[in-house]
Amino acid sequence: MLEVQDLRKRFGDKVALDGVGFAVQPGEMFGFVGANGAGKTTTMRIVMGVLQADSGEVRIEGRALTGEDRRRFGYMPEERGLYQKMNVADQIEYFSRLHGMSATAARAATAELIERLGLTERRASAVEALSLGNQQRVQLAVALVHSPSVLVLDEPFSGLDPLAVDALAEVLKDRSASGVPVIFSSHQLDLVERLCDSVGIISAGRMVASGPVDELRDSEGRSVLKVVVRGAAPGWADGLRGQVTTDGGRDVLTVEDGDDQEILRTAVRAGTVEQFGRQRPTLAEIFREAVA
Ligand SMILES: Nc1ncnc2c1ncn2[C@@H]1O[C@H](COP(=O)(O)OP(=O)(O)OP(=O)(O)O)[C@@H](O)[C@H]1O
Repeated sequence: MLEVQDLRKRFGDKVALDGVGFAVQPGEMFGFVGANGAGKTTTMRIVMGVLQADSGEVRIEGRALTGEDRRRFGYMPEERGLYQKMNVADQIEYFSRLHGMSATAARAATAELIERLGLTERRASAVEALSLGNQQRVQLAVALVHSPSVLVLDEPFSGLDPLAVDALAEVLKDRSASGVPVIFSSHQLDLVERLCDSVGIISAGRMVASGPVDELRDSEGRSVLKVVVRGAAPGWADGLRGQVTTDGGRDVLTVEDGDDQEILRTAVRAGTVEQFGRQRPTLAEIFREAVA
């Protein structure tokens, strides 16, 4: 398990991190979300040892992280760094050799990632000749090629087209299923909701919510009742404490609390009920509430 404990960091007067903590289990995919400037990159840099925390600790398997541990991590930094003139295959292979892989293993791992990340046709191109999205794929291959023990990825999905997003999501799911803790930051909350087991929401350097995505979405008082009614007379829902909007000639009533069965009876009397059920909030809704 990778544990981030009570990290604090200032830059001059600016408090960037004010007690950030979370844990990522082996085999767990952890989505790190927060507004611009919230502290995600700073946290990940501290995890990777690129920055020193003022206080707090990063632990693995119950002990403080060492440089040796970090060398086995895979990291995609915010400031991307590739050799512009080197071709794609040579580049990925070069980084895998830096991580101590044999030439044969490096070649095999490079070939696999080139194929999985959709770079086959560009394998002989220099990085500088690639589109930004393809450069990003190479950067990801470099972070993944040495079969890291932990993955720390700063906005790995930004700038990727939907096919590349799917390809990367599959690779990350495979790595996580093989027992690797995966942390990635993203502003694409639908993607985080779909992919991650757990999330941490950071706001102004503090964790404002964290835990399994399902638990956050299921927690009490968070679901809303949604009723879609066709052909109801205006004002039919006036006695219910909810909001009515119209969508394609139907009334859509959302109610946060109330007697579900009573609401259903009222809706049935008013018109044709096309939909009735409780809806869990999306991660995007939880995020907005948490950082408000
Ligand atoms: N080297 C630095 N010197 C001064 N301030 C810094 C430095 N690095 C980060 N900060 C400040 O610390 C805060 C957290 O920044 P950080 O880059 O960690 O946010 P983030 O959540 O990654 O944002 P984004 O989503 O925009 O990438 C910001 O206010 C930022 O301006």
